[in-house]
Amino acid sequence: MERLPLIAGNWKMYKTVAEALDLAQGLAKECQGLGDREVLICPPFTALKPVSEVVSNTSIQLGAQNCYYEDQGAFTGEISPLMLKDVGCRYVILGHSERRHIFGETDELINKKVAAVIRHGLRPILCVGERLEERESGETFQVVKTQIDGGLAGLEGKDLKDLVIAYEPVWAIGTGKTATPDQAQEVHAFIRNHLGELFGDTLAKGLRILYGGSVKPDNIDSLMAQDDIDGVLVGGASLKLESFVRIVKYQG
Ligand SMILES: O=C(CO)COP(=O)(O)O
Repeated sequence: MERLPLIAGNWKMYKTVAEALDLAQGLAKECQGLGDREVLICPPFTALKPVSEVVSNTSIQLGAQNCYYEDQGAFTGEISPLMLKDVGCRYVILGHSERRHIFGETDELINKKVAAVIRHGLRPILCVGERLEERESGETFQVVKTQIDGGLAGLEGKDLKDLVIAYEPVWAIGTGKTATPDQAQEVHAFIRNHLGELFGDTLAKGLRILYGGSVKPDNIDSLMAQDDIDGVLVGGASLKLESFVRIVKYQG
C-alpha cells in the first residue's frame, strides 16, 4: 500500500513568535509544489496561532507537541485537543520520550491522550523508543511493544486509520548518534508486524512509521531508502531553514 511520506519538525521549546514566523515563512516558500510528501511543523504552543496563519494556504501541516485529554476544565497549565483544533492543528505528538522521562508521563496517561486526540479528529503521532541500557540488554522490542500496547489500549482498528507511530530511540535523540538505517528498519518492521497482530495487516500496511533521533541532511537519504521508514520526526535539524529544507527534499 502507498504510504505518503511524512517529514515532521518538532521544534521543542525553541522559538519566539517572531522567530517561528520567520522559519515558517521560509518553509512555505521552499515547500511549494511538493506533492509527493507531507511536511509538518510542530511549533511551541505560543506560536501555533500565528504560524497557522502563515501556513494555512500552503501544503504545510501544523501540529502540537503535546496536549491534555479533557476538553476543558480546571487543569491549570494544560491545553486541550479542542483548543489545538481551534488554532488549525491537524497532528499532535504524544508520548515523546522527553514527556515520558522528564515529565513522568506513563503509557496509561498517553493512552488517554491518544484516545482524546482521535475523538476530536486530530491525528496522533505516538512516540516510542528504548533507552540505551534497554537496547544494550536486548529489551528493545519488548519496550517498544509495551509502549504500543499501552498507548493504544482500548482502541480499535477503525479509530486508527490516521495514527502515526514515531520510533525514536532515546539514545539517538539530540546526541548526534543516529540509529543506522538497518537498526531503524529492523525496529520499524517489528512495529508494523506488531500493529498487524493487533489490528490486522491491511491497517498496519497503511500506517506511517517515522524515525526520529539525530536525523540530519547527511543521513536522511539512507534512512528514507528503507522499506518501513515512512518519514522522519526531526528535532535540532528542523530549527534551521537550510537543514530542514534539505531533509524535506530528500532524494529517494
Ligand atoms: O526528539 C526528536 C524529535 O522528536 C529528535 O531530536 P533530534 O533530531 O534533535 O535528535
